[in-house]
This record gives sequence, structure tokens and C-alpha cells, in this order.
Amino acid sequence: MTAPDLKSGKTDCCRAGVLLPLPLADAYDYKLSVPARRGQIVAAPLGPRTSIGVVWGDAAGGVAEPRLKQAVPLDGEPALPPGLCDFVDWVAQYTLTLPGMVLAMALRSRQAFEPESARVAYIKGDGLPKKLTPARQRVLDTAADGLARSVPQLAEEANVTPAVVRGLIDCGALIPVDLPEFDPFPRPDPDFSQPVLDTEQDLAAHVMKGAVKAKRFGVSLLDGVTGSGKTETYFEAAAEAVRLGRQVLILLPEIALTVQFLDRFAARFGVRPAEWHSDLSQRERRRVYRAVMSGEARVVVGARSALFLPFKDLGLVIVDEEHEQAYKQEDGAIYHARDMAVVRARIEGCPVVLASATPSLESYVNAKTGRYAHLRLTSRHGAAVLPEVRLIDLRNDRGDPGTFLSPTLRGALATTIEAGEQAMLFLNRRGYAPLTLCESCGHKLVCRNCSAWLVEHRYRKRLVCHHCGYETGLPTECPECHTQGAFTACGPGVERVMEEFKLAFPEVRVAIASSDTMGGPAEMQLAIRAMMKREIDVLIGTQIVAKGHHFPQLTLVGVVDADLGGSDGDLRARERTFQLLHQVAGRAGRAEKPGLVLMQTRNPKDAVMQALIASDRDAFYDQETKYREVTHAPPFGRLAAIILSGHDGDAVRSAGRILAQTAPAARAVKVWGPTPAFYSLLRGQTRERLLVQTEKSVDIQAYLRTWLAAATLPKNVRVVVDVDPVSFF
Ligand SMILES: Nc1ncnc2c1ncn2[C@@H]1O[C@H](COP(=O)(O)OP(=O)(O)OP(=O)(O)O)[C@@H](O)[C@H]1O
Ligand SMILES: [Zn+2]
Repeated sequence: MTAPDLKSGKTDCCRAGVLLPLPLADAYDYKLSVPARRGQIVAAPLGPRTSIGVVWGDAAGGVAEPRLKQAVPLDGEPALPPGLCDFVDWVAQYTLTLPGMVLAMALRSRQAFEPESARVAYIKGDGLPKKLTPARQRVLDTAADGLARSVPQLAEEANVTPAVVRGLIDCGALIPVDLPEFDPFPRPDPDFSQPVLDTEQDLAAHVMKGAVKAKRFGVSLLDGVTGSGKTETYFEAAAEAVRLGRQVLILLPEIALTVQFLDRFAARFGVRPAEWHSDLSQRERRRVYRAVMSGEARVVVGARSALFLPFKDLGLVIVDEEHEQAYKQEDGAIYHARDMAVVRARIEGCPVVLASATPSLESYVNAKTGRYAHLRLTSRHGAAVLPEVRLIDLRNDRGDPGTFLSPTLRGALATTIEAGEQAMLFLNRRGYAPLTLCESCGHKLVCRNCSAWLVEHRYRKRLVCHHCGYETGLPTECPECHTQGAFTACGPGVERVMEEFKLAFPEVRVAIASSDTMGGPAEMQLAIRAMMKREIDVLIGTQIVAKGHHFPQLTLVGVVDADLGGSDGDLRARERTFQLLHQVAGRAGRAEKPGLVLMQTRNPKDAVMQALIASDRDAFYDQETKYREVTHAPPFGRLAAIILSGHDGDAVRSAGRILAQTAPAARAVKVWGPTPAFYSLLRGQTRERLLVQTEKSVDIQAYLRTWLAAATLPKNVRVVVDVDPVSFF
């Protein structure tokens, strides 16, 4: 599928392979009136309509001249930078995704290529209105500074209705001028507010700045304990890139973290960076995309999709909280943004920084073996110390039945609140209760589309499937045994913890933050802000509050259920539990006052629990490393999952059998399955999984390609390949 390399040259005049952002495996041949370069964006007729496309390589031939359609370069001849085209090819080949699908991710703003439309604004003219009312005078006073403003801007600033402004335009007292469509992006000032770094920070910053100056690819793992100032430290590297006039990409795992981050960036650099994520409007998208392409946007902060932006001159990539699972995109093109960030940096020839207090085991191993520079920050900044972690054994320290906060945890909450400090309760479960069952017959309420329990959301009075979004009211009688009103909520979700907390501490100011609280993301941001401003004393939340936040007065963190780890058969379950709990713990005691973390568990002897109380992260990582090594699991071996799904369960199962039978025999390759997926029914689709495990030296993509190309599967079965899976559901 890879097109000939055209990075330097031009295509054979009048013919080229054009890749369309559609589920297509190859570029299509088109005629062009001018020689085109790889990356050039064209309008290409496709059937009855016209698609946007990108000149990708030489024409493949095979289409007779008269049948060849004509593609037309867009006005202004916009082009994707060559590095981005190479990146698209690379991601497609690595993830076994159709190149056109990957290209679609790089063309996320089609509007970006439309010509600039000027904005009309007004300045003071020579005309005078017949009568100068006070309102009119205010408008003229506002315009007196000579700045061009739009009608709504003038109306707002002068506190008049738009009609007043229009009256002044009609008589020539205001005259129109053309402004560029967008205000330019302000330039971050690398020296706006430079912190004084401590010794370790300074050393790490020095290495990263050196890498930026050298303009060479290389990976640094910025491995610093929670609250050690990783952000402050990598900002120095970003500042260096800005000084050199180059661009910086900072990836964050979740949009929820960006608001605080933008403020922090502004405090350091004087202005906010450009943002890129799925919540942007079309117009904002167009603005950012263009500014990234022209090089005007110097620093972009974004979610994983920002990796596919057309940077003109990328000088540094930073992946914050690099261990986060949210970096894995699980639908469409399945890719891991952290790994692809490393690839993009390699293609662009610039350094990349991976930052975390709990790195992924993969990055940890790479740092240990010297493939990555290992930059460590071993203590918290300033007077802050790492919090003490204690376990609460729920087998003998528990309250009344149906309650979830143990006497010890309640006692600690009371002490903290009395001392005027803040506390956080963490439970990685949305809603009120994860399971509702009939007390009379034991019937469990499950989703009609998925093999998953329905989760009660009591505020909304709904039962919700967290997988497909199916919702229903709580039935009055059991569908199985028809007993009336016998349903009971089992286990806690954050809403239930909130309920219990309010009963126990009716006077205390408390808020809940979960990704699906009633008011949506805005409400969650309010809860976080309220915590920052000390308008509340206690924050109860899911993983959304677990990381990244810096609440100086927070001294107590209570983990309601530390055993909510993972499933069997998930090779990263322990690692992930450790990372999550360690991150939550890391929110406590980040300023002067020391922090305490209480984790409620039924398995106090568990290796993860022991590692957390011993605060011996490296011992835990080294143990996990050994375990992965002996089982040939990543990063010591390779894995890929094949997920089969479809509405016809028999066809899906039969496809699984066919694949298992046709798996080519090869040295150092093992194929497991098919087995029903953990959620064997999802959104009405039956799901089966196969897992391919190979030694590191094996080209797993080539193996998969050969295999899948030869297998004839039922048409109504969807096949998805997940290379380096992180989810085993
Ligand atoms: N050199 C410094 N000068 C002044 N303040 C600093 C310095 N380094 C860190 N800080 C402050 O210490 C606090 C913790 O730093 P930061 O949030 O960057 O840590 P982190 O390592 O990213 O933490 P986490 O991984 O837990 O999110 C912040 O308020 C930050 O502004
Ligand atoms: Zn469902």
C-alpha cells in the first residue's frame, strides 16, 4: 500500500496517486493539470460527488487515460507537511488500519482549506449623525481609540443596542474595514515567568533543553514523584523550543484536565496555548488547524487526536501522564497515542518527553535499559513530602451493613474537616450502585444490548448501561418472578458514597465529580474549581479527580474500594491498579501540610497494596518486569488481538473457528482462542476474541496480514485488529 517516496520530487506530470480520507486501502489515480507534490490537497471527483484528497505518490497505472478523472489543487495550494504524510503511512501500516482512515484523522477540519473570509469591522469615519444622543456618543467614544470592532463588540462595549451602532454606520460616522478572519494566535513568551528550579528539576530541564537545541530525535522519561514539578520542568523544555521559533505539542490524556492546564500554561508563558480536542467548534477547529499549518500556533495542547495536526516545524512533543490508558484510541483506527507520539517525533526528528509519576511498564523498561533517558525527580517540590499510605482492612474494620465508609475512615474525615483541611473520597465507579438485583429471586438487571449490568443512577432515577448508553426506569416488579418492589442496590457507586457522607456529615460542604454527573463536564469543572477555591471541604469523585490536580489544602485521601482492580487475564491489571491508586494517593499533602491516604481493602496482603504502603514503586515495577519477561508478555514479546463482532452470533463464532483453523504455523507465534469476549454481547453484537502472541523479533503485522488476507470469513462479521492491546474486554 505504501506509495513511492515522493518527499523530494514531484509526481509524473498530469498523473498521481491521490489518497482520499475514506475507508480505502490505496490511493486512486487522478489526472492533474500541474505537477503535484506529495501532501498537496486536491478536490477529487468520486462517483457523483467530490472528495478532498491528498496527493500521495505516483499513479499506480492501470486506469486508461480517457477514464482518468481530473483532480484539482485547492485554492492557495495548501499541502500537508511531508512528515505528516509519512506518519499517516506509518500508523496505517503498524495498526493495520486502512491508510484512508488514518488520513481522515489528519484532515479533521475540512473547512481549514477553504479560503480565508475577511471579517467586517468598523472604525470612526468622517460622517456625523443628525442628532448626537448619549448612546451614540458612547459608541463614538468607544471607537475613538481607532481599534476596529464588529457591530456586536461596539454595542457591548458602549452598552447600546446594535441598532444604535447601525444607525451610525448608515450616516458614515462609522466606516467598514476588513480584518483577517481570525485574530492571530498570541505568541507564548518563554521568559514570562520563569520559576527557580531545584537541583533535580534543573538537571532534568537541562537534559531536555539540550535535546531541543540539538534538534534530534530522542526519548526522555521524566519520571518524578507526584507533586515533584514535572510540569514546571518540562515547561522549560517547551520554552526552549519556543525560543528557537519551533512548535511544541503537549498531549494530555483527558479534556477534563485541560482547563487547569491552560491556566497554568498562561501563568508561565503569559498567554494560553492553542487547544485541540473533540469539543472544539468547527470554527475553532479551522482556526487552530490553519495556525498549526502556518506555524503561527507555537504551542498546541491537546488530546490524542492532536498528534495528526499538520505541524510546520515541530520541535518538541510532550506526553503528560504517559501511562494513561486514555491514550489508547479504541475505535476507528486503534492506536496508542503515546507510542505514536514517539513515532511522530522520530519522523520529525525532534525530542519527545514522556512524563509520569507512574510510568507504563513499557516506558520504565525502556528507561532502565537505557533506550530512553531516565530523568528522575525523587522528591516533592518545596516543603511538601510524600503522603503516608495506610490500609484499612475491611474484614474487621467496617460500619453498619449497607455502608461503605469504615469507622476509621469516618474518624479521619472528621479530624481533617475539624482541622479546616480538605479531603477527597475516591471510588472508581460512576452512578449509585453497579448492580441491582431482585431480593426475592436473585434476578440481576442487565442491559438488553450488552452482557453487562445496568448501573443505577439515582439522581436521574435511571438504570444506565455504561457500554451502550441504554437507559430505562427502575421496574416496579421483577421481570423474572414478578415480585413487587423487591429490588435492592448492591455495592457502592460515587452517588451512594455521597449519600452516606451527607448522612454522616450533614454540615459539611461536599461536591461530587464524575464524568457523568448531571450537569455534564461543566458541572464537574465547577466541583473542581470549588475545591481549588476552598468553597467545599470534601470532593467525592471517580478517576476524573485522581490525577493531575493540585489542591494545596487537601490532606486526606480516602480510597473507598481499593480492590476495584482488574479482571483476570488482563496482563496490566496490577500495573493499572497500582498506577491509579498511587496517583490518587499523590493528591494528598502537596503543599506544607503532610498528607494521609487511607485505602479500604479486603486484600491487604496483595502485592499492589503492599507496594503502595511501602512506597516502593521500583520494587513493584521490577517484580512486574520479571513477571512479564518470563511470560513473554509486552514489552518482551508482542501481542495483538483480533476482535470479531456482528449481530449474527453463529456467524461470529464460525468466523472465530475459521480464523483459528487458518492461522499460519510460524516459529515463535502462538494463537489463543477464539473465546467469547469479556463482554460477549455489546451494543447487540456478539463478540469473540483471538489473541496472537509472538516473540519480539517477529513481524506481527506481516503475520496478521498474511493470515487475514487468506481467510474467507462470513460477510456480516466485522474484524478489528488491535495491535498492542491494552484492553482485554
Ligand atoms: N521550581 C518550582 N518553583 C515553584 N513552584 C514549583 C516548582 N516546581 C513545582 N512547583 C509547584 O509545585 C506544585 C506541584 O508541581 P506539579 O503539579 O508540576 O507536579 P507534577 O509532578 O506534575 O505532579 P503530578 O504528577 O502529581 O500531577 C505545583 O503547584 C507547582 O507549581
Ligand atoms: Zn448496553
